[in-house]
This record gives sequence, C-alpha cells and structure tokens, in this order.
Amino acid sequence: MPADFDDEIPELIEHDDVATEVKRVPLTIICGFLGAGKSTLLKRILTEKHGYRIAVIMNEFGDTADIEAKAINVSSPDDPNAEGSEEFLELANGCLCCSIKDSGIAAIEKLMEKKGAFDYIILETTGLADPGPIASMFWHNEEFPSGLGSDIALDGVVCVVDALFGQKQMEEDHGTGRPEYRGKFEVHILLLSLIATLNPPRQIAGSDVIVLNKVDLVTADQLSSTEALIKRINPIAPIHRTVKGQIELHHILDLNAYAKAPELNEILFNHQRLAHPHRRLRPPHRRPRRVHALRAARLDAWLRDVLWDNHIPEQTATSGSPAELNVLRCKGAFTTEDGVHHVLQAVRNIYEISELDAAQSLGIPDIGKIVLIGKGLDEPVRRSLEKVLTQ
Ligand SMILES: Nc1nc2c(ncn2[C@@H]2O[C@H](COP(=O)(O)OP(=O)(O)OP(=O)(O)O)[C@@H](O)[C@H]2O)c(=O)[nH]1
Repeated sequence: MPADFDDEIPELIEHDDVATEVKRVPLTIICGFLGAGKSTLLKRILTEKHGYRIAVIMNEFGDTADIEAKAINVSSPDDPNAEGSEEFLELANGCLCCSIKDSGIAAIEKLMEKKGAFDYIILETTGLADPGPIASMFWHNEEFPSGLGSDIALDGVVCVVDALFGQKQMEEDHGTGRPEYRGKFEVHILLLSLIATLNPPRQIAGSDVIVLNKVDLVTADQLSSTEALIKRINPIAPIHRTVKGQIELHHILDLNAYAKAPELNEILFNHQRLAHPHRRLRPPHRRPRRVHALRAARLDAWLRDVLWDNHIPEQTATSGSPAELNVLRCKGAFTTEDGVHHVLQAVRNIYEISELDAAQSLGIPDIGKIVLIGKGLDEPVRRSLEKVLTQ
C-alpha cells in the first residue's frame, strides 16, 4: 500500500442508485374456458427446465384449491405438511406454485414478501372469471410500489380455449347463478348451479394470445370453424394450436402486450359487445372407462347417467327431471374402500378417474370432495351423489 494512501482524495465513483432501482416482474394472466386445459398448461410451465423462477398463482373457484393442487400434480416432498388456503410448493426448477383465494395485488405482494422476488408471475384465474377487471387492476397499478424493490407489470392475457367444446361454449348464453355448498358426513359436495353458462367470448375478447388446446380431439374442419369464430370475436390475438398445453413459452410469456397497445386492450376489455346466438349442437363422443374398486365403479356408473344422459340414476331418461341437468365441469378427489385415492376430472361428457400416489393424497377428506358446475344441480342431485359415495 503506498505511503501517501491516507492523504489521497478519494475519487467519486458514479453508480446506479440501487435504492431507487426497481425490478419489473412481468405478470401473465391465464384465463380460459372451464376445463380447457389451464392447469395442464401450468403444470408444463412448472415442471419444465426454463431457467426462470416463476411463481404460479392459482385462484380457484370456491373451495377447490386443494383439489386443484392435486389435479395439477405438483407434490412437494420437502414440505409434506404444506396446507391451508395459501399453499406454497417449491419445485425443483426453482418455480413456485401456490393457491390463494385473493388474486389482488396485496396477496401477490405478500407472496413476494414470504418467498422473495420472482422473475415472472403467472396468475391463473378461475374458469368462471372475466379476466378484464383483474387485468385492468394490474395494468393500471403498474406503478404500484411493492416496497420490495420490484413492481408487478402486466405482460399479457392468455386465453386457453377448448378445441372440442369451445365453439359450443362461445355460442351459449352466459350468466352465473348462486353457488351452493353443502357438506355432510365425510363427503363434501359443492354444487355450482348456473342459470346458463359462462362468459367465454369476453375472455377471448380480452386476451392477447389464444391457446387452442385439445386439438387432438377434433377434426381439421372443426378446428377451422372454431378458429374462425375466435377470429370474429378477437381478430388480433394470435391463435396457437396445442395438445396438452405443449407450446413454446415465448408465445405466451414476455409478450409486453400492454406496453405496445394498452389502449387497444382497454377498448376490448371495457367496450366490446358480443352476440350469443342459441344453438344446440350434437353431443361429442363418449369415452368408456374401466374401473374396478366398488365406490369408483358406482361413481363411474353415476357419471355416465349424469354426464351422458343428463339425469341422475333415480330418474329415468324419460321420466323427466324437474330442472334440466347439464354438468359442464366436474372435479374432485375421493378414496375407495381399499384406501386408494382417486382424482376425478370431467369436462362436459368426457371424464377420467385416475389413481393418486400416496404422496399426492394430502388433505383428501375421508371419503371425498367433489365439485359440480352446471345447470339443474339441485338437492336431489346432491343426495344422489352423496349416496353413491357413502353407501
Ligand atoms: N385429449 C386431451 N385432453 C386434455 C388436453 N389438455 C387437457 N386435457 C384434459 O382435460 C381435462 C381438464 O384439463 P385441466 O387442465 O384441468 O383444465 P382447466 O382449464 O385447468 O380446468 P378448470 O380449472 O376447471 O377450468 C383434464 O382431464 C386433462 O387431462 C389435450 O390437449 N387433449
């Protein structure tokens, strides 16, 4: 060290003011029709090696957060006791999956506080939601200071459309009824009875990218006519065809859609008016299943009556039910007599029942938890399903 070191006048070094430097964390909203494949797409993002630390926030309808966590099948061996409405699962690729009931900024801020900043945030809205208000909230609050050295900036809205049922969903009327939750014994059944169906055209209208999923289930003609319908509702969003959400991430992330044309999105969210002609379409194909355990077999038979023939076993197809029964979405978890846990997934009349590993079966009630969304879901339907699961 030179002898005159102490006498030297220190040079001023210019540097960025780290205290005021703010990291922008892009946020992508994934919306979509009921059962279109949002969770399947998220599961892909959560398990792929992409080098990003992504936080996926699932905001599920009603009381199904735990079912959703199972359906998305991201177990956390390090944290087997994770539970509650705020469930964090840290994954091997650095991503984090969590379910929170509140999709607002405060909830995400809390998440960042607990788990540190992320490179990217993906927010899955429920299949029932119109993404417009949520998107506007994040967009208009882009300058919202989190106090954690990072700001959340809306990057884009991605809508997952079901290639098989999307056209029908777009053509149906919309508007939701009151959810009715009843629990009895060890079975929890949530019936969400809709006056009509949902609001898919609005989701398409407000999106920056459309992921047309399940293209393996339709013909080329069906695909073209669904695409034509999507383009009539939203002529500017690119449409990507996928099977099981297989898509290059650059098509859906880092779009910077709001920086480019925010006024356009504002117009689409707030002012677009759409026509909803009523038309009945032929029911799509049925998928037979082989199920062995007794409770699963009973549920399987019940689902065939309800999903395929639109009546509960207590009513015959011709006796006529008091209300038109039409289940649009069903998911749940249940345990068979031999202690094996199962997950049920149904989208309209296509359903699957699959076994769960013991490691994935945290939090399933003794017998089960099933959610049905659709029309005509009344008390007799609930009793009928409860009988199937408890007898
Ligand atoms: N054949 C086929 N099935 C698919 C595809 N993508 C998803 N599925 C199945 O469709 C069902 C629903 O998929 P999810 O990913 O749970 O759908 P979701 O949009 O998250 O459902 P909600 O959250 O209830 O609206 C599951 O049984 C999936 O395995 C696909 O591309 N092809």
